[in-house]
Amino acid sequence: QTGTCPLSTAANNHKKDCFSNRPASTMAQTIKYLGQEEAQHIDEELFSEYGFSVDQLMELAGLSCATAIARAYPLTSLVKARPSLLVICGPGNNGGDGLVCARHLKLFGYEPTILYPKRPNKPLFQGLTTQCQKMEIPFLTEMPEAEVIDEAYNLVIDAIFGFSFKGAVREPFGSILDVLKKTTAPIASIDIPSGWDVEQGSADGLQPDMLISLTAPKKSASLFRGRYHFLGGRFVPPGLERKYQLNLPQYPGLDCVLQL
Ligand SMILES: NC(=O)C1=CN([C@@H]2O[C@H](COP(=O)(O)OP(=O)(O)OC[C@H]3O[C@@H](n4cnc5c(N)ncnc54)[C@H](O)[C@@H]3O)[C@@H](O)[C@H]2O)[C@@H](O)CC1
Ligand SMILES: [K+]
Repeated sequence: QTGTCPLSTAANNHKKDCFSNRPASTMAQTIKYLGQEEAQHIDEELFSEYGFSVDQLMELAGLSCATAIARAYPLTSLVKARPSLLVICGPGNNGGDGLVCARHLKLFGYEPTILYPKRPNKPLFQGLTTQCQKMEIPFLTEMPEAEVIDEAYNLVIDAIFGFSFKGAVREPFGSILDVLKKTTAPIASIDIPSGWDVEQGSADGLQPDMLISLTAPKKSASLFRGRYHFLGGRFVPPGLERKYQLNLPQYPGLDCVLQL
């Protein structure tokens, strides 16, 4: 054993646990990393068996993302004169999380700008878009060049694809990801670094500085090499956690996020 941590022979991320008041039995468990199908099953069950609605969980997921981002990149730490952020939203629920996250970040004092090139024709996404517009968040009509992003934004929030991404990236998102690979501005990815295979990752893909895993990390998160890995989505009922043996760590106090 090393240091003062009685559990340091277990996974090294348990070191932090030694400073919490959790019972040793829960500290020894390792959080589960989900496969793609498993993540989709959990998602479906939350709606069918557990009675949640999509907009409910999306609000909690997006709020978790905004909270984690504000923890990792506090307003006082930003390098640009303005607290500018670029939020890129994809065509599914990961994009919806991005819209919610942008709205909360605006309320937290940041200045988000949104790129939302493929908008589903559904009331949920139309509502989220209207809410952002009414929050006076600007929308871009096209993806800026990499140099422009580096000049203008402190951080890029990647809400393009989540756990339903499959196959080769289709346009316009292929070109958008190519630009993101050239940027030096840090990237915070929601749930999965976009373009990564949900289980296998991507050797030549995005290398985000931050990953916010929602509900539980997906298998590819074990390949994440950035500085900040947070867990968000503090809404999992105990029966669902038991069924899938998620072994979720205990969120500290009243927080909706946890740094892994
Ligand atoms: N179960 C959960 O814990 C929750 C999940 N949420 C979010 O929902 C996400 C999953 O959402 P969805 O199932 O809608 O899926 P995604 O948002 O992962 O992506 C689906 C969309 O991407 C498109 N797409 C897939 N592969 C593509 C490719 N190769 N090229 C171009 N387009 C492609 C699909 O046509 C579809 O429009 C999660 O990752 C998470 O961010 C949250 O909103 C709520 C809670
Ligand atoms: K993403």
